[in-house]
Amino acid sequence: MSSREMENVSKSSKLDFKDLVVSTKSKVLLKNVSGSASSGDLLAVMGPTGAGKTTFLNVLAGRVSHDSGTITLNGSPLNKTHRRRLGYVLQNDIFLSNLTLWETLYFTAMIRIPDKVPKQEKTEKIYTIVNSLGLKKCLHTPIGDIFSRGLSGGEKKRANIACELLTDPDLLLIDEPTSGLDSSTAHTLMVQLKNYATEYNKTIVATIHQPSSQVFNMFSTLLLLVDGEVAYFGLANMVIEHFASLGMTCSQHYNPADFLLEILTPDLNTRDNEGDIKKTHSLQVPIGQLNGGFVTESDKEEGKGPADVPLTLVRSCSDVKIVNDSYIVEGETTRRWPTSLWTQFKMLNWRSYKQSKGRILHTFDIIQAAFIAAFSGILFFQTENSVNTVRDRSGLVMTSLIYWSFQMLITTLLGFTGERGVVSKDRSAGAYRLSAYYLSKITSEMPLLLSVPVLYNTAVYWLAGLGGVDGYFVYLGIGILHCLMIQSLAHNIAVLVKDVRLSMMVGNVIILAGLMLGGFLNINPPDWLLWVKYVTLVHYPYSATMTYILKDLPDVW
Ligand SMILES: Nc1ncnc2c1ncn2[C@@H]1O[C@H](COP(=O)(O)OP(=O)(O)OP(=O)(O)O)[C@@H](O)[C@H]1O
Repeated sequence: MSSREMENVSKSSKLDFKDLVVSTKSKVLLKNVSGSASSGDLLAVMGPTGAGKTTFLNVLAGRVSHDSGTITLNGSPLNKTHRRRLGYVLQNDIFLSNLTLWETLYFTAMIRIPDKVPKQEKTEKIYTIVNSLGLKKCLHTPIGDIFSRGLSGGEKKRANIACELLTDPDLLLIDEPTSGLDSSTAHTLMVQLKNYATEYNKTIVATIHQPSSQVFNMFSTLLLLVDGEVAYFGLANMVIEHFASLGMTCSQHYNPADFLLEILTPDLNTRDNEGDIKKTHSLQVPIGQLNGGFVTESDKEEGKGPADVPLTLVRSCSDVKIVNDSYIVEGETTRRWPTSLWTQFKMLNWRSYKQSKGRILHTFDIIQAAFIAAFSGILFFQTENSVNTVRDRSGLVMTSLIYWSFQMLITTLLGFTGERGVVSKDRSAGAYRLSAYYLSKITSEMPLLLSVPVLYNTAVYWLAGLGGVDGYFVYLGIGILHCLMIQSLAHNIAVLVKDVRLSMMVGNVIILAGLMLGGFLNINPPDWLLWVKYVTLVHYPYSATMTYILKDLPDVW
């Protein structure tokens, strides 16, 4: 990442975390984790699986609250304003699957880089980052998901990093940047991240599983966690020496990362007296007593060991020349959102339309609607307008209402579920207001959601000969209102019920109960349930449509 214009050199800063404790009801996830990272550093967090690495990053990012301990930036507690200058690349790559990589980056740039930055500068920034992360060849590839192929795992990981780099964060947290990458790509990526940290004076904290020796040698500082406890914190290039001083020697030419993980990974073959698996390590020293490391070269020369030196890094920040204070200027840091409500609404509308188009106007759904419309047309073709056909026409209207009730419910619920993770990620990054998202969701999806029902109702109305032109508009209008009611019911269910299967179940029960108690399938419900029909979503559309269709048959009434 050598392009001068790509990032701005950040002000020097020092992040300290001291005695962090995180626990759940049943388990302590982090136990007195302490350390620090200065701008320009690449702090690697290593440890066996389940050691608490992700929990630690979540705490720094403010996504998980800590029971005790402090996190400070240049001595003052890390607050929301500081966290706005923080980028967090999650372990899972959460994206909207139908957007291309370019569209994803474009959206991020437009919504997370302040409005005052010209559009051209934002797009140039995208190209610079894409080039430096080797993503140029897949710029117009859809992100994809388990149903439709798109970016590879490694490309998604780099896309995730690219999105965060766009915002030019001072502190970048990355969970497993190299997972899913081949060793050469992993090495290149780590070189890029290291250069980014040193050239632009950024602080990078990355959890990493099994780095190669070359990658390991790039780390400035190392935090080793085991079962939530610090096994080592200090300069990465002194960890081997430190463990050697404790009697654990790494052979020459052996990957230091492998050596560390081997001695720190619990030996699951050990069983206690009852025969249950016991968690033990092949360490000769309890984890708590391993804590700390040599901090600087001079400490080492002075013969200071882990117990003698405070857990601070002595990298001098004052020698870093500050070009400018990145995109954030005085006053900007206190603003809640990087962009205006209008920009948020416009961009969310754009993204939602792109994501939802393929899902809502799916070929199968169109074929299904065409088939049902054709079948209804054949069955009820030019039904005579007489008392004898009232039941037929009532059946046709009811079939349409039932069909669109379930269709709208499923389409809306699935749309919400697919986006929940992305919205939660965006909102954690402080990207936009929830109101902007909700408004844009409704306005972008409405034309898509209504287009097929409009065509369906048009075909059915004229094929079945339900009336004239005025009746057609009434029929269509009621159909549209019914779809909108179901859409808002689905929105409410989706907000209240996170589990998609449960939300479908709740929606199905509400609609079916509405059909049974709507006052036309069962006309003699128990007295105490008579009121329910007035709150069902099908009672009014059905009654209104039938009233209009049968208005010329006074005998019916
Ligand atoms: N909400 C929770 N309730 C109970 N236990 C939890 C919770 N969240 C995490 N854990 C447990 O805390 C431990 C640390 O989890 P964490 O995800 O931080 O580990 P990790 O070091 O990042 O693991 P990996 O390398 O496999 O990603 C794990 O044993 C996990 O099962």
